[in-house]
Amino acid sequence: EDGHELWLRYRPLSAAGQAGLRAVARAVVHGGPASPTLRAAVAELRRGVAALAGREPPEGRRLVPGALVLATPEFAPAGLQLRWRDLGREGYALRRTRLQGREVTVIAANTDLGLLYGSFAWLRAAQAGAELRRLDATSVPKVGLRLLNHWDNLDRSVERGYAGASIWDWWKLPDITGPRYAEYARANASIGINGTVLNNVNAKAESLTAPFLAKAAALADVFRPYGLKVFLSARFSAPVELGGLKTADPLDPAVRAWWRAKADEVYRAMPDFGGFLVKANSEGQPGPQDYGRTHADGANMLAEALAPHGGVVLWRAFVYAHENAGDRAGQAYAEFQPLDGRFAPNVVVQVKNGPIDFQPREPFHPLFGAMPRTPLGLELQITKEYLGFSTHLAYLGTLFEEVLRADTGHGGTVARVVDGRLQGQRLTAMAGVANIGTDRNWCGSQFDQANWYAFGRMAWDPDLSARAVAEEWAAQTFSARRAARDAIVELMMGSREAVADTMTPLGLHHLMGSGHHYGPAPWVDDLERPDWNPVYYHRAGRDGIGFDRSPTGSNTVAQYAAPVARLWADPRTTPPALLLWFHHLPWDYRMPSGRTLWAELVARYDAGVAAVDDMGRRWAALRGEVDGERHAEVAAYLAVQAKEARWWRGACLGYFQSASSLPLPPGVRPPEHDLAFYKALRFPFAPGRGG
Ligand SMILES: CO[C@H]1[C@H](O)[C@@H](O)[C@H](O)O[C@@H]1C(=O)O
Repeated sequence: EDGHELWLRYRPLSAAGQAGLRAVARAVVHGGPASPTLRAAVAELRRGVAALAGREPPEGRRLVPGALVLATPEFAPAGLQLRWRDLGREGYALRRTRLQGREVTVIAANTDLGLLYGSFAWLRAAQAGAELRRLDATSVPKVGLRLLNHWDNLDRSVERGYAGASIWDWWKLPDITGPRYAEYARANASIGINGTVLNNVNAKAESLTAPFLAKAAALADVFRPYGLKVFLSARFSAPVELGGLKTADPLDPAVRAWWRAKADEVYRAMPDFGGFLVKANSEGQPGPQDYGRTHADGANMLAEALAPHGGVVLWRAFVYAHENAGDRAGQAYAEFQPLDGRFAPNVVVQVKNGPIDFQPREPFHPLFGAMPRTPLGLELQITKEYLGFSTHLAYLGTLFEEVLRADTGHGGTVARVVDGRLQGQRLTAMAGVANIGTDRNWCGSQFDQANWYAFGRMAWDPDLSARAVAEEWAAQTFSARRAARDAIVELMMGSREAVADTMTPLGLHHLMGSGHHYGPAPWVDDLERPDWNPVYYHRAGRDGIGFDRSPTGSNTVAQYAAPVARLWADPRTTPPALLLWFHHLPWDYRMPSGRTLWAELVARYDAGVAAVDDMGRRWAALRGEVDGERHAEVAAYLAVQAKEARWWRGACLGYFQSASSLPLPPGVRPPEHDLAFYKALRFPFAPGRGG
């Protein structure tokens, strides 16, 4: 099979499945003349049915029995009863019904984009083995802006990218666009992603110059039929770097005028441009605080420039600075929460998942629920910077589900804050840092495709379960056979926990080597910034281990709503999975399991190794169910993961033993090597941050 097909493989169904599908897809009927978006929907249905059922349905205008009918209010076959208003701008209805005496399937939407989304949904249902003769479903996205964030540099390196070079071939753009961009847009449309930020948040001003805007516009032209809008990361100091101004002070009239003119220029190139994403006053990026102004001052200036064109500002809340030596985890809340209500209406504050930084496990961010008068977007990381890059298998659907379902204590879950329902926000956003590159398999490994997929599906509907999404993906990507699909899903469902246990169990975080963020380095204590050192985070010593964020420590726990803060302030009521994120505890602390903390920590590292070994065995058993090429590729990665899980265990147990001076609990297998071995490990395949 071709590695380019992602989950859109449309492998032939069983004979019975084919017969069933043919009967409900005898023709694709629409109103025409077709827009490019409607053309894409029709083409997708015909291509999908042709591949799945072995016969391509003709396209037509007549309502034949067994037709698939693409209906909009302008082309609604007589007799069709629908509450169009419920479908909004992007939603769709799939309905099997009798129209003019004929049994047909209606895919209905208010817009052609809704029809495209509905067509993909119908094809998904066909592959999931749904009862296509009894379809009656409506789906409307719960989140408005469903965005990929590419951390792609203009030299085609990708910050934290593990799938080859950037797919944006800036050199050849705008003249050469090639088929890959359309494939990319099609894949995004298939899971409901409707916007993409092309360039790294560590932005170069150059990306806003006329030549680059022309290149971005060429991509926007390719993406447009698929409903995918282009956004750009903007460098805050661009007025100085590009405009020759003395300052980028957001309250300076000349600076404001520069941004207004720049926005006008961007919209001349791309009339449907989405807006700017901004990383400001974070990790050395310029921002309004350089001029004594606030994040709101900075965001509102850009918002004012974009507003006449309908654009939005996505202003990131991922901020930390070394002056804040106390507790990095608390800085975003401290800077942003007091600004609630001060942002312009077309600003979304984009909050990273995890108060620290995309760790294998963190509590949800305390800003969710705490800024009721500000649209808060959720930023997830699809690329696995801290979860083993593309070499380790970790399905992130379960991580996404965990954060979305977390109860903020402000009257609803993170999902209800993000979809705007809890606090009545109309501007809503979810962003995923992309894991896409030039690798033949797009994402660096087969299973990393599932994380792109899961992000899109869960941004459309944050209430989808990780399991349901894994089932869809596995059926489309690997096998429709029930037993094989279930085995793959089981493997996926446990995989993120396995990685958390392998690297940072019990709420430990940021034990990865600095720079690469891949292998273990709990011993590092000599980097220029305290909060780049793993020792800053684990604080292991003879007295115990963990970061005390309770009232006896940094008290960052107080940033959470009272019901949550109360629970997490006390180690007895803190879930074991978050224990050492909030508490510094003695090694002989008694865990709910009855073990001491030390014994529990050892047990978790053992569990991590065992789980990874188990994944390897389960995958081996699927030989024959999956094509040989992909089976071998995944097996090779799992072997690397098994080796590295042992490295993690050995490095962490060895180091924590030296810090605690404790012997290993009885019966525990000692690490394979002494600490010096692990300290000397290099990770040659681990790219750094890129330029
Ligand atoms: C884009 O920079 C990244 C940086 O590479 C990464 O290590 C950290 O996760 O977060 C930064 C951010 O999110 O801004």
